[in-house]
Amino acid sequence: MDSNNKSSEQVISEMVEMGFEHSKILEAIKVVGLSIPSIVDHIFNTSTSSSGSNREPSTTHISKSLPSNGKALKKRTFSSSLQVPKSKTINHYFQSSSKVNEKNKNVVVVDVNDGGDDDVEEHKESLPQMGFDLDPDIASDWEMRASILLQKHFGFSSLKSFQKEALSAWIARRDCLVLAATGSGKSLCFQIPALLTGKVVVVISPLISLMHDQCLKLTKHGISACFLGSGQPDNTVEKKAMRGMYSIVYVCPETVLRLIQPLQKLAESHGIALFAIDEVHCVSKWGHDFRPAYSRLSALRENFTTGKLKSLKFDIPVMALTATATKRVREDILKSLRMSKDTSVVLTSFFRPNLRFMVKHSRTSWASYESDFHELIKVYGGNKKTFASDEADDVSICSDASDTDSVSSDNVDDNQDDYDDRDISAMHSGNTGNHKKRRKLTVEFLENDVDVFQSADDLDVTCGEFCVQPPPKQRELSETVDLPAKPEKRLKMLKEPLERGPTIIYVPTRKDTVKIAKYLCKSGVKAAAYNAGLPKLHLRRTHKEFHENTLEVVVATIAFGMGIDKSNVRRIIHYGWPQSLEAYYQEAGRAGRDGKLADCILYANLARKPSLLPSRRSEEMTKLAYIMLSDCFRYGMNTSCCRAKTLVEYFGEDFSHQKCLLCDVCTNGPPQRQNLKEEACILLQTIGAHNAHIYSMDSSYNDDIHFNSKDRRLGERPSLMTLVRSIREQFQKFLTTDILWWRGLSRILEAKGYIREGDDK
Ligand SMILES: Nc1ncnc2c1ncn2[C@@H]1O[C@H](COP(=O)(O)OP(=O)(O)OP(=O)(O)O)[C@@H](O)[C@H]1O
Ligand SMILES: [Mg+2]
Repeated sequence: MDSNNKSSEQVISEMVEMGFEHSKILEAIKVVGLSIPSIVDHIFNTSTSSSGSNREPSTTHISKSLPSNGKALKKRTFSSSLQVPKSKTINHYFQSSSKVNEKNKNVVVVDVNDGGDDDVEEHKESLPQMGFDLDPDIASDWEMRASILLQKHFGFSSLKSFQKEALSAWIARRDCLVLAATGSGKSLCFQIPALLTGKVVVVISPLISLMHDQCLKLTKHGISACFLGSGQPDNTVEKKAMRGMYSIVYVCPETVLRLIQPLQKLAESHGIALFAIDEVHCVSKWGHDFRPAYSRLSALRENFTTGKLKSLKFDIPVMALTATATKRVREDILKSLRMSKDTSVVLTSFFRPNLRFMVKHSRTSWASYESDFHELIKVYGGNKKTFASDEADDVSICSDASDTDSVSSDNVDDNQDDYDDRDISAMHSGNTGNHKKRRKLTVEFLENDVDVFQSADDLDVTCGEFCVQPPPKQRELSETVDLPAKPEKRLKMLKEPLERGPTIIYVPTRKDTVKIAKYLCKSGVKAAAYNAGLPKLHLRRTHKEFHENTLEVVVATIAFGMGIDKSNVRRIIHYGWPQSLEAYYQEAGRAGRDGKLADCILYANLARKPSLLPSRRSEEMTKLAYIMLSDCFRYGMNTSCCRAKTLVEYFGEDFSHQKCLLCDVCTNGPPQRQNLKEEACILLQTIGAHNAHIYSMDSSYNDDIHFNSKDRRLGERPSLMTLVRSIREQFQKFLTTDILWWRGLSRILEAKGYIREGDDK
């Protein structure tokens, strides 16, 4: 044992993490024992001739990196016990240690914070060429090294197979597209390369809150990370990052485009191991969170090649990752990012075998809360009592009525159910004094009322600091998420009651978050509202209580979203139509990350077509948004096909399990078959007759129940209501039939390809 009482294994693993070669560490230990500084010294002194791959530059290189006048760099002295800070990479070591002086046991630590750009140049000249040049030793035994690092930093025993595949592609210096289910562990695919090489990994991520979360988590795991961009309060961080002082640098797409040149310098001086583009579906207009800046990220592929940077030996690989990409989105990603021709596509099943999907019809209004939330209230042992909406005043938006961040219920107008076709009252936290005043519905106003994220610093409250990490042994349980659950296992799962654990209720508008949270609180459930319009203090507190399991239910807009990685969420309820199946599946995917049974319930008004939430969209984007919305509607209306199958097939996967056995369709069975040939023929004939004088051979219609035949303009398609009226007039036996019934039939005919709804809806 050395003076720090470290075992040889600990010393080896620390030094492997710093980037030293395993064989050289062993060799040095034999000569100088277990003192890390002595080992470092020994390695340096015995490898001064290193020139090729040069992962361990000699001391000469280090001293040369110091400016001769010493002005730009400050020097500090530390005691020997601090010589090699825990979990620093070799490059940190180079940067922070100018000299290891065994004699007086002091280390000179160089503070590079206040150096100018010149320092970077100097650094570049002095350090050996360090493009993405993987030591042949690392390439050969990277799996063993990765396992050591995985165990050390994250407490996991092994990499999942898709993680190995993605890392193999990176080792082979190939671009890689990783498509893996929510919560499967995509982050490790880009975190391990930083640990293995000691070079920087640049991660492009869409939201500041997400970046912040990930940095906090990594710091807890002993990995240095930072995020850059408008949300970064410390203006020295960017310079430090461009000098390679952080292993992992998170950056939003807008910022990375601004930093191309400094990053090129970094690539040539310190080395960049990988560009990772997380949530890469944002590249595509067909994705659910399209961000224009993402589509300009091809700049990464173009500017970090051997052609552009002469000192690189290989193009810096790009790894793109997402949990929700249809075939079309995947094609868009490869094309738009100009990923190389031999890009590896790592595709795991999108199927989450422990998620139980259900759809329930509900008006999703105040009147339906009692029946819809009855079960939930029972689960949390609340005291259900009925009360009129106007009794609901003065309830905090948080479970704790003494919450100082609370928003008065005066902000809420309980009588307004359908925000989309009426005026709604002002209910933002800043509008408490104005609650009686009604505002006319305008897109601008509603934009403020729903949460949409279109830039990095939207929704910028983070949760990373509250994520409690269970001890390693328990953490291995989460690997079960990766296992293809056998049918018997799923059936057994079904017999067991759902464990008690937190619930997230997703609602479309900010107003709904407060209304429902209030209702649940009044019913004795520990619930809180969460939307981007609420005070930051309240949002922080909600994250904290949610992660500490003191809150039972969070009622949220999409603001409570990406980055939520809590293992025991038992229920994700969508109360109102989501805007796309991509968004739905991603949000639902926050349930059951521990591999145990979890419910994903969609409550939606099946009698009414969903509306698009307001947002600034081009005409083209509006069309795409309608198509995605109608896919959601179809998912909700479906009663004959397993829900998990519908979802994974939507993402282009062949569902190999036939059915999930858990969802409402699998458990209730498809509805009884009926012969509706006569009704189908009548509907087709009626559509044909109405369209005959407008479009020959056209079989399209508009499913818009508000569309009155009297208002119909020449050349417009008939509405479903017009068609049904016409059928009722012609056929006595259909006089009392319901519009809903005909809508159901029209959906079936549409699914079979006989008719189609107007292109613009
Ligand atoms: N090899 C592994 N063994 C066990 N657990 C793992 C492994 N890799 C990752 N995990 C755990 O899986 C969980 C989810 O990881 P991560 O956040 O990377 O998921 P993700 O795929 O990025 O999800 P999302 O699509 O929601 O962003 C984390 O708690 C992580 O620690
Ligand atoms: Mg992720």
